[in-house]
Amino acid sequence: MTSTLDRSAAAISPNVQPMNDDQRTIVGALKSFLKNKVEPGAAERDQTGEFPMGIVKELGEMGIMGAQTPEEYGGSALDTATFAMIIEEIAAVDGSLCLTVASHNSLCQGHILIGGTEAQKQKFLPDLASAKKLGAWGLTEPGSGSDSGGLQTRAVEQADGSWILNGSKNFITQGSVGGTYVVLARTDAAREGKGKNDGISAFVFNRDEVEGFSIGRKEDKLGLRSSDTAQLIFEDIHLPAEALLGERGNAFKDVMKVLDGGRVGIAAMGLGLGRAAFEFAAKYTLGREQFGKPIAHNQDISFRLANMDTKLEAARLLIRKAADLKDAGENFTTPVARAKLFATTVGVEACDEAIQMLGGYGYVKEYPVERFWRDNRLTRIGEGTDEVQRLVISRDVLKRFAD
Ligand SMILES: CC(C)(COP(=O)(O)OP(=O)(O)OC[C@H]1O[C@@H](n2cnc3c(N)ncnc32)[C@H](O)[C@@H]1OP(=O)(O)O)[C@@H](O)C(=O)NCCC(=O)NCCSC(=O)C1=CCCCC1
Repeated sequence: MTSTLDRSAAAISPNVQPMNDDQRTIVGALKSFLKNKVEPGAAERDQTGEFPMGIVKELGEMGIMGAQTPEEYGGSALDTATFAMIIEEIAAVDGSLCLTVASHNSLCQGHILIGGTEAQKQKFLPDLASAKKLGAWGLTEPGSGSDSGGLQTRAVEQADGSWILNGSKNFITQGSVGGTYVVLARTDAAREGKGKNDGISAFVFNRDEVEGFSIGRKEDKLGLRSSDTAQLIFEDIHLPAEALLGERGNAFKDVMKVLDGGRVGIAAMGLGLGRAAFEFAAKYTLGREQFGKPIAHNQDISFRLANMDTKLEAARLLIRKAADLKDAGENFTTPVARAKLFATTVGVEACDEAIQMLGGYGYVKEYPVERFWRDNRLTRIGEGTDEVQRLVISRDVLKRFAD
């Protein structure tokens, strides 16, 4: 790892999961940064919606914005388990920042790493890994969410091999603050017998190198309010032949691989926000006295805490399994679907339980648990809803038992 991440910083208390020395140092340094630079403004940014560009640039200097990108392209080349630990820690402090980091790493850079030529990797990755440019990934459209193969954005090839891109994208993270965009578009009709997901291609370009690109509505969200979510509009954008990312007409499979990788991050985000709520509730209930004793000493509360603790730990292990399979080059589609479904379910549940334990204090903005709940609610929707994860898992289950 060649980044400037401060490995000399004293390791902070170990996480629940076993960490090697490198992980302890990386997570320890990150935790100090989060405590000193991120936590103090997180609640205010939730109110103002201000995008923390300065913090993101500092994370770039620390090697966090190119966490899994190979060193030859300026990244930190961390394994996926370490990436998940990083995401969990950021989520536990600031969900909005976490989504920015997770999507910038896994989606835009993830797709370039999966489908890119050597020239594309050299052109785009160093600026993304250093956070000189932020990455956005355009798949979702007004009419195509879970059914991602139903997209309508079109790219038409010109006589000289260049492309003209038209259409729009919805709910794009880093949509308005992005510098580099990966966009999915239909380039060809689906071939006979191949299904509607055939004929889709990916393109990568820098915003400052094209004309006809504009930002539509910026979304006013329930949570994750200081992450940037916007609509993208493409009007006759002229892209060079070299903008084609991966094989023409065959991008759907790369999209699925990108999403598999991204789901590790969103699972870890759900876990991190749930952990933050759990830790806050545990401390609060030990300090809050009603009927003459700390409420944590009521069995109902302590057993709820025990359930939260157990479920969060189980989520962490599912994430670890998916991460290790990914790094071993094994198929991890079902394991990561399980991890995302479970971690985000129990993460949101932990936030809800924390609100209940804090009572009225859980419902007001003076305390952070309502923000954790609002921020975490997205993890059950983004990068594949609960229902999409169940679809993926159930198809695998039925296939296993039908064979
Ligand atoms: C699971 C799904 C619903 C499946 O679809 P269908 O049934 O149409 O496709 P199907 O018949 O399953 O497959 C087609 C080909 O594709 C191969 N393949 C599938 N998975 C994979 C895989 N994992 N790896 C490699 N190949 C795969 C499959 O084998 C088939 O190939 P073949 O034609 O037989 O040669 C898929 O569409 C999906 O997942 N949607 C969720 C999108 C979704 O998650 N957005 C989220 C956008 S981003 C977002 O929401 C964000 C939110 C917050 C912040 C950041 C971003």
